[in-house]
Amino acid sequence: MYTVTKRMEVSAAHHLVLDYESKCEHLHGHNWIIYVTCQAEALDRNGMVVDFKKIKELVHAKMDHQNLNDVFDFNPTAENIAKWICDTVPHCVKVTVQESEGNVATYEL
Ligand SMILES: Nc1nc2c(c(=O)[nH]1)N=C([C@H](O)[C@H](O)COP(=O)(O)OP(=O)(O)OP(=O)(O)O)CN2
Repeated sequence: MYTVTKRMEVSAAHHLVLDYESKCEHLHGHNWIIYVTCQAEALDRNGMVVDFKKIKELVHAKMDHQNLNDVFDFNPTAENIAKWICDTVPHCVKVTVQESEGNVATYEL
């Protein structure tokens, strides 16, 4: 089994829709640090699981310098973002989304 992991940073704004009072209901921004892990039993004809560049492009095209509430049809929590990335990137098996030093969410198959 081959495994690759791409680390990238995404700058974006969001607010959360919650059923309790929270400062996160107000528009704010993060420099998310995101790790995307992909696996394959066999490499493609270029000798890759997935091109690191393609992984970043897929995530950045949707999220970077965006208001995530405008581009997603779900509440943009770190958990939901991690799931969306895993569903979007080919061969993805695990995504870790770090909002800040102490706040990290992981989705994996
Ligand atoms: N499970 C989740 N909890 C929270 C999420 C999330 O995506 N998943 N997101 C937020 C907000 O985006 C908010 O920006 C973070 O709030 P908070 O935890 O208060 O973050 P701080 O960096 O201020 O944390 P401190 O430890 O208080 O410094 C909230 N929760």
